[in-house]
Amino acid sequence: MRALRNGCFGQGIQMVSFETARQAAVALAQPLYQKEDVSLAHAVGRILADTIEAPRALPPFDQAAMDGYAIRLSGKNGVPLVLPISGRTCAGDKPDVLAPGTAHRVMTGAALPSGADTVVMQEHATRRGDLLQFGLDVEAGTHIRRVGEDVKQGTTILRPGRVIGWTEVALLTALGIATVSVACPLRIVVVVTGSELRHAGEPLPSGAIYDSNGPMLAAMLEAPNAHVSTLTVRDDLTAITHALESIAGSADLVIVTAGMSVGEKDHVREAVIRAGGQLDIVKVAMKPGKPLAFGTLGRAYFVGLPGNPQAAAFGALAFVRPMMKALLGQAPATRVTAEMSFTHSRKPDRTELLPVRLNVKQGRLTAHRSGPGGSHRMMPMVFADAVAVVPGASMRVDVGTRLEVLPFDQPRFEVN
Ligand SMILES: Nc1nc2c(c(=O)[nH]1)N[C@H]1C(S)=C(S)[C@@H](COP(=O)(O)OP(=O)(O)OC[C@H]3O[C@@H](n4cnc5c(N)ncnc54)[C@H](O)[C@@H]3O)O[C@H]1N2
Ligand code: MOO
Repeated sequence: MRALRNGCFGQGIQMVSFETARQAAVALAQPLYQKEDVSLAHAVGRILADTIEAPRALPPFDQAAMDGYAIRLSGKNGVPLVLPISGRTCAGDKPDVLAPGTAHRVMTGAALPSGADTVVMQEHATRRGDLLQFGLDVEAGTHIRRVGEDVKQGTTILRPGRVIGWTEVALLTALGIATVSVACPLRIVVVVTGSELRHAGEPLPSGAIYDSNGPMLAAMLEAPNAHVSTLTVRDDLTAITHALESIAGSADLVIVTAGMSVGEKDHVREAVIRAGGQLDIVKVAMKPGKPLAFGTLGRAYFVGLPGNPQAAAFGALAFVRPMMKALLGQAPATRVTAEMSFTHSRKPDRTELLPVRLNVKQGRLTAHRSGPGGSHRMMPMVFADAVAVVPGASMRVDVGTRLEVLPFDQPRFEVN
């Protein structure tokens, strides 16, 4: 897509569809492929950078799966057995040998004595001194965990892009892996613009408001794979330009909030160009969030989010989140759909993003409208946990209409 340069922001600037803009944003964001080694203890939530092959098998040796007695049953099927007890192996003991014609005491996790082919649970045998008696129903080959039946040595167990959670920690440590190579965290800088803004806790002059977009975006985007820092700048072209120049070299992703529209104090797009950046898209057919722009700023990627809180939040969910995944080398998130539980009439227009509350009703993921419209409102977001994407061409939403939803927190399982 052709990048826009200085002087392209006047009337009639091309507005692209929400879908086109989403695809362009993900296509723009190329994986950074920067990796570092971390100990597994610090790897939770990080993204695997390399393929991992099993350095050993799991289980690592044939094991008893029950507390009981290891015996050799082959050749003696159906015959009640009375055997002398000849030895004992506990979990952690060196593997032993089954003396022919005997039963060998084993504990769960113990190496199966060589020569044994069956473990009998102790509840299914009667011990009389050093003799053991079994019933007729002892089944050959039971209660043994075979070497490699869970993981074969040398097989690929995890691939790049996988997020390390507790299941991965369990698997990797079981294989003796203590250090993994993971994607370096993204360096995100949120530049909050607006001369009206004060920080929470400061006195508030009349006409001023507290900055909520900066803390909101930091809270939304900060993660094991993304470190967010925030910078506040007044509505001044030179100040914004200098701020962008100063961070361009040390950030992977620069996000600016407010100053994106056409007012006299909206300088961000001009500042990006002055700071040596390029804008691929400067207007998206979406509501809220029309004056959303993205492109590059030196080696960093740039996203400009409109100032209204819902526009900033939903723009981040729809554009920044997928771009972050792409930069980290992850596959796009599975698209989630839900059934709407409300009606909403509209004339075909921009794609509309509606805050919704999700729940599972009679086994189906259902979305309830949260609050009245208005991209300045906070309360609809607080009572929501996703936004529903109403396509630009739709006339209306009916009860039962299935739409894509962008969950505030992405589930690990599929909910299509
Ligand atoms: N003539 C037109 N006016 C506007 C248009 C338009 O197309 N033509 N678009 C409207 C839309 S849609 C939006 S969204 C806003 C976007 O405006 P900006 O990105 O330029 O942002 P501002 O005007 O600076 O601020 C908008 C609104 O948000 C408040 N704000 C800003 N920053 C923060 C923050 N960090 N925390 C909380 N609230 C913030 C700001 O005070 C304003 O109330 O433009 C419309 N106008
Ligand atoms: O993008 Mo604006 O948020 O419609 O107000």
